[in-house]
Amino acid sequence: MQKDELMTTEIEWWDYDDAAEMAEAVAGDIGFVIESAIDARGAAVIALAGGKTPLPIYEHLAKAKLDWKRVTIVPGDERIVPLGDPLSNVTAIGKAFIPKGARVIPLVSATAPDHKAAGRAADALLQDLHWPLDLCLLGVGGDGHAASIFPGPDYDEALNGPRERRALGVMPEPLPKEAPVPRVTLSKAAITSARALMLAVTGGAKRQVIEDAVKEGASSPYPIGRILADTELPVDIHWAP
Ligand SMILES: O=C(O)[C@H](O)[C@@H](O)[C@H](O)[C@H](O)COP(=O)(O)O
Repeated sequence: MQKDELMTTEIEWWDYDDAAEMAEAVAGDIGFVIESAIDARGAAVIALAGGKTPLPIYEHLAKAKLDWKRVTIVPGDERIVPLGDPLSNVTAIGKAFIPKGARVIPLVSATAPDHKAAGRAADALLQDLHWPLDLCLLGVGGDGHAASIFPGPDYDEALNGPRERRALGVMPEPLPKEAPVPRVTLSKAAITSARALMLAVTGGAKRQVIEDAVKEGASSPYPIGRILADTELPVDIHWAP
């Protein structure tokens, strides 16, 4: 593992030889954040990324000896699909952490009539948690999206909505190939308010997108650029080929 030159003072890249090495290191970092929050406050509330890249991280993290019943986990975003669906982020996260005793909260319930209503319901549910989040782990798509903040009709609301709006429904345009469904996502404000923000990504193409996004800053066409431009705390970007 090698720590790169800072691109800005706020962003640190952590490079690993492979995804397995990254998974172990990121799981260690998340475990440390959880422990510190439990020490400080008796509980931890974290948002974990959907998608496939972080699954090996979750496998490692679930083996950590933590006081799991004090840990609340929400997905940073959710595809609007039934629980148990292969696209369901909370289903994958729940498989790893429910057996440990963590509280894993679905963002989407079966009853929401449309993505806007689903977003409002998720936002109401999140009001009951302790804020800000102790940690938000993000993945990044090859198109530069993070959580489910995508270009489309809901883009401005996701980026620039009222600070107290923590989640909203989105209809990406175009719908992403790997999961072509409407979503519920944490807002940029909810993500950037987290006490710790980490990205975990693999592959040269995503690295290039993130490097471009960081250079472009607040005028970036990439959602991840808009998010990173708005964080006040240092961000760790974990990367493996
Ligand atoms: O639910 C989602 O779609 C995500 O949370 C999303 O932001 C994800 O992190 C990226 O799409 C990368 O996904 P992969 O890790 O599968 O490439």
